Parts: sequence; C-alpha cells; structure tokens
Amino acid sequence: MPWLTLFAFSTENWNRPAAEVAFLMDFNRRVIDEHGGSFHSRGVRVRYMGRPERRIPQVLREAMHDIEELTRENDAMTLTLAFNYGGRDEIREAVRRILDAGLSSSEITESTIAQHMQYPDMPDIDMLVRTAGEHRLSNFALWRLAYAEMVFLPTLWPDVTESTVHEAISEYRRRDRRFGSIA
Ligand SMILES: CC(C)=CCC/C(C)=C/CC/C(C)=C/COP(=O)(O)OP(=O)(O)O
Repeated sequence: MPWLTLFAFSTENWNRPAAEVAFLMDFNRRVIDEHGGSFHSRGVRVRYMGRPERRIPQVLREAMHDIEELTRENDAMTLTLAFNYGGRDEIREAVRRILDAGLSSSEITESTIAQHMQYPDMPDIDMLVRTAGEHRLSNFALWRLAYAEMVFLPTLWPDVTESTVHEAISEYRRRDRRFGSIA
C-alpha cells in the first residue's frame, strides 16, 4: 500500500502569530470538509499523527476523529496528516510507552522503539520532499527519515501541482540508495 504523509502543523507552529495558527487550524478543517468524501471514495485511509488531544479546537478534533473512523478500513493508500506533530515528541512518547510497559534495558532494540510509536505499522520514509527552498527537517519524522532520500524544491507549497510531484519522483528515481553498503 502506498503511504503519503503531509506535515500540516508542527508542535513548534504554536509559536506562530495567533492569526496564522487560526488560519492553519481552519485550513486543516477545510481539507477534511472539502476532500474527506473524495479521499473515502478513492479508498484512502486518512490518519492523524501527533497530539490531537493538546490544544486543538474541539470542532477540528471531532472532524479529525470522524474522517479517521470513516476511512479506517480503506486500503488503497494511507494518507497521514502530521498535525500538532513533532519528531522528537514522537520519540519521547515511544520511550514513555516502553517504560509504562515495564520493558528492561536489555529488551530495547531499534524495532522495540519503532513498535512503541503511535503508528507501529508505518514504514520508514523513502522520500522526503521539502518545498519553499528550505533545507531542513523542522522536526519532522526524525526516526523514519534515517535513510530517506531528500528532495528540495524551490516551489512554494500552494504552487505544488501534479507535475511538481512527478519532478520529485523523477529525482528520487535517479538516486542510488545504498543503506550503508557499497553496491
Ligand atoms: C494539509 C496541509 C499539508 C497543510 C499545509 C499547510 C502548511 C504548508 C503548513 C505548514 C506547516 C509545517 C509543519 C511546516 C514545517 O515547517 P515550518 O515552517 O514550521 O518550519 P521552519 O520554521 O523550520 O521553516
């Protein structure tokens, strides 16, 4: 199954001016209102990654929950919206779960950490696309990006079209993924 994850609001984005935060909350609500039905009819499973319980307006939290429930059984693709999400926060949460489960230090492997993240079934990321000419991770998916191919584009997010996506995929196909090996 293909996986696509969009970084829609970070744990640091609360530091933006209140009007911008309100815009992003509203924008994300509109994504659900305007596209939720089409995601469902195309068999897309929509999931939210991050901390919905913290500071998110209730009306948006309910809409997030509803679209997750509606699309739960879909299997054409998983669209994860990283919302109120931070890569460090995700790792911190996994460590907390491991301690709560009473695991001892000898039981901690890389797989144990991955298995205690919010979505243990989520695979490592193959390609990261960062838009707007920025060249940083901004606390996104730190664990799963270990061997991701990074594609940086000058295009601003609102200007991204299908052809921008094809361009990024073509760039990815030119890459030689070695995972620490030599071949
Ligand atoms: C549904 C959807 C995909 C909405 C998109 C709206 C959008 C582009 C929101 C930006 C949110 C975000 C997490 C930016 C990450 O970089 P940053 O700008 O917070 O980090 P930086 O300050 O390090 O550049």
